[in-house]
Amino acid sequence: MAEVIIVKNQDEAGALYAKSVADLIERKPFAVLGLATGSTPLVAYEHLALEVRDRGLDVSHVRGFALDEYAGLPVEHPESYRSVITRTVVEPLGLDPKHVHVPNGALETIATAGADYDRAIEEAGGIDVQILGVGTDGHIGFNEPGSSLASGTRIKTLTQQTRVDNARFFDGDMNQVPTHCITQGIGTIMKARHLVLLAFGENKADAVAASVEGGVSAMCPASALQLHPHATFIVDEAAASKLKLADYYRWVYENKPAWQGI
Ligand SMILES: N[C@@H]1[C@@H](O)[C@H](O)[C@@H](COP(=O)(O)O)O[C@@H]1O
Repeated sequence: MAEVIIVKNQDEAGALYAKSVADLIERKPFAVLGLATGSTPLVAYEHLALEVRDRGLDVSHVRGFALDEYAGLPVEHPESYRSVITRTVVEPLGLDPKHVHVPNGALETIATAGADYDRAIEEAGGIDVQILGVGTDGHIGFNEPGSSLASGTRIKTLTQQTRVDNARFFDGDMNQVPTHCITQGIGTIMKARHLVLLAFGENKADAVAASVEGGVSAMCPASALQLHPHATFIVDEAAASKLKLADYYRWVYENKPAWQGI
């Protein structure tokens, strides 16, 4: 069973992630972080930046790999995931930009960019901790429902729903949202040694319930986390509202030995 931690608010979630990652960097200066975009992880990066500052951590050797990128969107575009990761992770944490990778969405090379990316992750020693958000339809990265649970990084077509959801970053106009993307596959994500999925708010409640307590199915990509040996869901009360075993998860967490971490 994946671990489910039900928190009071987003700050508590961000602090749990930040402590875990800061501890990792302390014992492993060459840590490899899996990074995600979306609004959900922002609070986690903010808390991590504070931990890094307060503990005086040296992050000059930390490597990062983002989950995904839009296809055909110039990297200089403010909403390219390269730009978003630079703004929300690289700069606030003070990471070395040359150690932080984002899949290459350039159309000319996209056919081979996925395999190159998976190789780069392997050469870096694999991802230590991958942060994840979840789409309202259960997607992780940009692996939409129906994606192979064994997939590697590759080009994918975005669903209309995801384009509607993401139109808010493109002047509210879904026609400006690219139709395609390159995303780490579910198989790639599953190779990370620790997966931390964050979800906040009522509109994530169905996706969280399906991911944690539904059957493992390509129709809900995040349900693949049930097969991972170290997956942690950190959710607020609203996102947890449809979990049948919520009281049990609370009981387990309250009785967890303090030294265990997440
Ligand atoms: N590719 C990203 C996902 O990685 C993210 O999890 C999802 C949810 O975004 P948010 O966290 O803003 O709800 O949005 C996008 O589709």
